[in-house]
Amino acid sequence: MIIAVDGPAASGKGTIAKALARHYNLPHLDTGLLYRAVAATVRRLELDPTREADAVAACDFDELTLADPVLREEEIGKLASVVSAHPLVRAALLQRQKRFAHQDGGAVLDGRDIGTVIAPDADAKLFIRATPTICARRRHNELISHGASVSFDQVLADIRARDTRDSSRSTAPLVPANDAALLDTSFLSIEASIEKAIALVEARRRKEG
Ligand SMILES: Nc1ncnc2c1ncn2[C@@H]1O[C@H](COP(=O)(O)OP(=O)(O)O)[C@@H](O)[C@H]1O
Ligand SMILES: Nc1ccn([C@@H]2O[C@H](COP(=O)(O)OP(=O)(O)O)[C@@H](O)[C@H]2O)c(=O)n1
Repeated sequence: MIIAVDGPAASGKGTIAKALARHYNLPHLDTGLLYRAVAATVRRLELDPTREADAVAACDFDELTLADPVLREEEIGKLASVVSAHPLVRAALLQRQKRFAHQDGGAVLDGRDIGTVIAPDADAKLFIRATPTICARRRHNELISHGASVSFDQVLADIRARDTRDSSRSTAPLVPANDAALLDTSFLSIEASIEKAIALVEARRRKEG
């Protein structure tokens, strides 16, 4: 079974995708980490994220980068959103994600274009959302708990700018697939949102079967 989980920044898609992977005993890929690794490599090599050729060169990143705590920085999230808008960057990371999604036994992937581009054939597609203020509050708490000093207003502005850029790019924009089930987690606890996500996947499976 392939499960696609998409949604804007800090909506809770990673939390839900990890929980679904545990529940169904499937491997999980956080595809945002790939774009964050490109961004971190661009920054380390002092390349220009707005130049497509520079960003493509950074797609050949060292695998160890994927475990680097710098990937969590909001600055890296912002840079990831800049590099991810280049069509050739998306093309360079495409096969890796498609292979992961279509491995024997299935997988859970979360990102922006899983249900639309990486696995349009997914058995279940969820589009997670929450209000920008709630997403920003969650991300702010997360950043503070990891020792960052950043204001709530800055996080909210960053998230809004990133979601706007991700939704308006021409290649693989952040948009729900036509057949995605929408899950608004604004007023749901983590536990409740996971329960709801499992129920939505089960409903899709029953419909397919
Ligand atoms: N329903 C929820 N209620 C409260 N906090 C949540 C909820 N879902 C996720 N979180 C928290 O919000 C932060 C962002 O969640 P995450 O799953 O990483 O979002 P995303 O993958 O969409 O960026 C994390 O600290 C997570 O623990
Ligand atoms: N499948 C994906 C995943 C991430 N991304 C890009 O990578 C950035 C960081 O993604 P992420 O999932 O790590 O971000 P958060 O939602 O965790 O804040 C996003 O803002 C997108 O620009 C993408 O374009 N396509």
